[in-house]
Amino acid sequence: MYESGAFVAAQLAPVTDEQVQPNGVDLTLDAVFEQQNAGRIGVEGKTVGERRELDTDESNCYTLTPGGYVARYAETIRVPDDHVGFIYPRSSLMRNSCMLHTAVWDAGYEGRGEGLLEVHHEIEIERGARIAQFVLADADHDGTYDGDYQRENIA
Ligand SMILES: O=c1ccn([C@H]2C[C@H](O)[C@@H](COP(=O)(O)OP(=O)(O)OP(=O)(O)O)O2)c(=O)[nH]1
Repeated sequence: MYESGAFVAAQLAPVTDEQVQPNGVDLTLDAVFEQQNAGRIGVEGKTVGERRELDTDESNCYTLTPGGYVARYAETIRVPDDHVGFIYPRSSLMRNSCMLHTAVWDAGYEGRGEGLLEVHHEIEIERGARIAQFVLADADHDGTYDGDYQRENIA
């Protein structure tokens, strides 16, 4: 069962009332990156390719041409025990021919995560705009997250 937006809001910060939705919480855009060289997914181990952070224009806006980008969310999330998290795109993003993809957000993970932003038609996105919705579902789990991305992007 998915938790309510109020429950999800209690697991992340900063959050405003405007972000809290009936079934989840909208996440905002902190930064956009373009990958520069190949990463590697091995049988053992992995590397993430180098990336370049894109600049905004004078009105704090990214203008993104079609392609794949990595978006970093502004909110720090902690996935509580007995839960698993997923991201959905904000529907207005999808209606503008763009998509945000999710991997599994494990119980015990804490950090400011990232997602693949797929742009199929040029779009302008302001830094700080709501782009995604984070949801939490009840879940059994074996242990808690202890991987390389634990506490990523936390100052
Ligand atoms: O769309 C997503 C999904 C997950 N995460 C965060 C939360 C999750 O708990 C963590 C690690 O994800 P995963 O376990 O899939 O990473 P991995 O590639 O298996 O690496 P590692 O084994 O080092 O964790 O990344 C994101 O930032 N974005």
